[in-house]
Order: sequence, then structure tokens, then C-alpha cells
Amino acid sequence: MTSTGAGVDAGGGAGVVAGIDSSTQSCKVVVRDAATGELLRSGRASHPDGSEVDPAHWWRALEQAVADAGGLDDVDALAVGAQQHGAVLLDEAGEVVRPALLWNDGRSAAAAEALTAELGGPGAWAEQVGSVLVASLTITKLRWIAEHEPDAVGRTAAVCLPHDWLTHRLAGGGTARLVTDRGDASGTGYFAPADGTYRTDLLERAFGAVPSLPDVLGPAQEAGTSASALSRGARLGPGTGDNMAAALGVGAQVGDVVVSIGTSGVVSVVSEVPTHDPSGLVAGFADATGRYLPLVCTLNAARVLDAAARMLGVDHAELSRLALSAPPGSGGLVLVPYLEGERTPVRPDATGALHGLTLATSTPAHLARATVEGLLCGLADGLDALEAQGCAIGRVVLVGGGARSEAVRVLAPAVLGRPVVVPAPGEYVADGAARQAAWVLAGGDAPPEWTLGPSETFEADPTPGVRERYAQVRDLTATQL
Ligand SMILES: Nc1ncnc2c1ncn2[C@@H]1O[C@H](COP(=O)(O)OP(=O)(O)O)[C@@H](O)[C@H]1O
Ligand SMILES: O=C(CO)[C@@H](O)[C@H](O)COP(=O)(O)O
Repeated sequence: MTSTGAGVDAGGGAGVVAGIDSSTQSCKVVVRDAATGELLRSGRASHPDGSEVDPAHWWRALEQAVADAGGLDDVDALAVGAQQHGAVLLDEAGEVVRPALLWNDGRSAAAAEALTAELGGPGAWAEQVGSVLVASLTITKLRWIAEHEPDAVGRTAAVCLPHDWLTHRLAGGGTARLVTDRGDASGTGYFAPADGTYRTDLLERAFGAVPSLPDVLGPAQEAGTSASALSRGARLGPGTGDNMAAALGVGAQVGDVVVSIGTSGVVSVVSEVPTHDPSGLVAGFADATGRYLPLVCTLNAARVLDAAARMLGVDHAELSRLALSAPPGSGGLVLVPYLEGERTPVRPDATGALHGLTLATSTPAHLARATVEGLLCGLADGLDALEAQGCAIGRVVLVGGGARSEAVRVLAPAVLGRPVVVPAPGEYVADGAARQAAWVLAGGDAPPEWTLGPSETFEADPTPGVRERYAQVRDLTATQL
């Protein structure tokens, strides 16, 4: 294990910036010095559970997080990073038509299948919009709404994403202009990242109508100024999806892989070229700097650790201690973590599975280890899928709430088969949004260089046997009982 500091020179425009991370479970706000990136203060608030959420909850959580962070009065520019894909429908007055359907709502799995077939199969979607459809993508949610709530279609004047909606509210809401960025737009299924255009023909196919869509701004293009009780007169960044913001927050360069263990498990890599994976494992998203962000996303990540801790009646620190006390491979005990069904691989109706129970493996330590290993094996499959798409793979950087687990940090290099860089615990999505805001202030072709805090590099001998055993059991779950 080694310690490093990134030690990048400070630069960029003077001022104070704020970054917002409105992710699945919570809202976080960081306030930073625009030139150096120094953290001045931060705040957070929880979101309600569920995969269908009234956006008003995101606003209330933002108000609480901003209050917790001591307000935004001194902030010169701000930007929003948020959970990708959620479908937010607005009427003529800019009011929400129905609660947002989130990325982790599986009801549109059949809509994804139907749309896939209509266009000629997975390869056609991969070719045209970079990603094969799964229930997470916005376009499938719009098809589900058109089929199940046709009245909502008639009332819908505009469709946008969670980060677009929050930026719109910060700009005053109502009839203020809706904006988005290439990164978040690339997760809709009706935007072609490779040429940067909306595919309103696909939107019409899914929804039966073409509501207005947010203007797609450039990476550092100003989106107007804030005009809400939370903030007035600050310059607004275009914002982006949370995964694109995380890449910006950790300063990822081409070839850097960001592994995020949040509500979702994500393995993404900054790439100069777009991907079109017909297998659907890799989603061909864009990033927040004008490049691409091929990405593999699982539905089951940090909450698998939460569930194991709950089952064992322990906290995260004890779960981690238990996991590290059991042998590699957990004596043959394998946990396949599909607790919420799974998106990658596409198994929306799957459940989790525990295989290999013997008298010897029936211990809390073995279960804890199998949980951490199972979670990491799913992410290792994601890394393989990125490599199979020809993506250059360099550093692996581990972030997200799950990275706070020592067992995850220690076992990640063994399961992933590569050294893993773990930055100091922080809010890297919010940081990325703040860095985008600083870019808006400073202008120029690249975001300002910020000094990142110290990071630790974890190394371990690879444990391919753990992955082989996991793969056998994972494939048993392909059969629906
Ligand atoms: N020490 C820890 N060990 C394992 N998991 C943790 C730890 N601390 C927080 N978490 C989990 O991380 C998750 C939150 O991570 P986060 O990246 O903020 O998610 P999101 O951005 O999706 O809201 C929660 O499920 C939380 O229980
Ligand atoms: O659906 C995806 C990516 O395609 C998810 O990564 C969401 O963007 C939610 O992120 P978290 O709340 O887990 O950070």
C-alpha cells in the first residue's frame, strides 16, 4: 500500500463555486475555492426510498443540504450532478406531470424488450444511440408511461432528466429554459452521443409524441444565472449525470477507470472514441468534457453491503472485519448479489443467491466475505466488458459510499486483478459538478486543475479462482425458478 498526493498546480478563475450531487439515496453539496479546489464547506440530506419519486423531494433535500452547508450566498457559480436516466415529465407551466421514474425502476423491462425488437434488435440500438436498451434508460420509461398512463402523454410538454430539472429550478423554474449536457443526454436512449444529436424519431416511437427537450450545452457553457431562494445571481453550469461528474471530480484522464460503489455499481472509463456494444454490457455514454464514457452499471452495489450487515446484525465496520477474517473464496461460499434483479447482465426478475453452504462456511465471516467478493466479481465482469470493447485501461480509481469499507478496498485489487487507487473519502460527484462550475467561471478548453487530496493505492495478488467460482454460480441464476 502506498500513499500519494496528486499535487496538481492550482489555476483557473477566482471565486467560490458549489457542486451538487443529487444521487439516488441523498443530496450532497460542496462549496470550494474555484481556483484551487480547496473545500470550504459541505452539507448533505437524505432522499426518500423508492424507484418512483416526486422531484419535489429532491428540491427539499437540496434546500436541507444547502442549509447544512451554510448557504450559497457567496457562491459565484454552481452546477448539478445527478442520478442518470430518471424520466421527469413537465406540463406547459413547467409543473411535474407525475412522479419521476428512476433508473432503478424495473417496470419498463418489457418496454425495453419491445422497443429493442421494433428497431431490429440490440445491435441497431447500439449502433444508433450507443447503448442497448435496458429498463434503466429513459426512453423505456416513456414507453411504459405511454402504455400505462396515456393521459400523462397528452399533459406532457417537456421531458427532462433529474439534473436538468434541478438546474431549471435553480434558474427560477416555470418557463425558464431547460438545458442539459451531452453526458446525461447520452443515457436517454433518444440521443446519439457519437454525433451529438437528439433522435426525436425514436422518442416519438416510444412515447407517441415529441415533447420539447432540453438544449444540449457544451461542457463549460453557461446555463444562465440562478434565480431561486437558494441562490440568486450565480452562474449556472450545464450540469451532468452523476457518473460523468464523478469522472470529472477525480480528474480522470483518458484510460482512467472509475469504479463507483454507490446505490449502483459502476465501472466506467474515459475514452476518446465512442463504443457501440451490441451485447449491451457496455453503455456507450458521453462524458462531461467532450469525450466518451463507456460504462457498465449494475443495480446492486452498496446496498448489498447494507443488506449483509443487516442480516448479520452488525455495522459496516464489523462487516468489513468479518470479511477480512475469512479465507479468499469464502471456502466456496458464493453470493450472487442480484437483490433487486439485475441490469448487467440483463436479469430484471432475478433474485440474489447464496451457493456453497456447508457446515464450515455457515459462519458470519464467510457470509461477509462472500458478500464483498460477489459484489466485486460483478464489477470485475464490468471491467472485462470494457476491455472487450477495446477501451484502453489505465489506472483504476475506486469511489462511492462502498469504498468506505476497508474490506472492499483491500479485496478490490485481488478480485479486479489490478492495483486500485482509492482517493481520500469524499463526495466526488459533487466535486465534479463544482469543478464544472469553476470551468464555467474560468473559461478555456479544459477544466481548471485542482489539487486532489491524498490517495492510497491498494495492491494484492489476483485471485482468479474467486472469479471462476463466482462465474459458475452466476450462470446458475440465469435459469428462472
Ligand atoms: N463504511 C461503509 N461501508 C460500506 N458501505 C457504506 C459505508 N458507508 C456508507 N456506505 C453505503 O454507501 C451507500 C451510499 O453511497 P453513495 O455513493 O453516497 O450512494 P448514492 O450516490 O447512490 O446515493 C449507502 O448504501 C451506504 O450504506
Ligand atoms: O443508472 C446509472 C448509470 O447508468 C446509475 O449509476 C445512476 O446514475 C444512479 O447512480 P448512483 O445514485 O448509484 O450514484
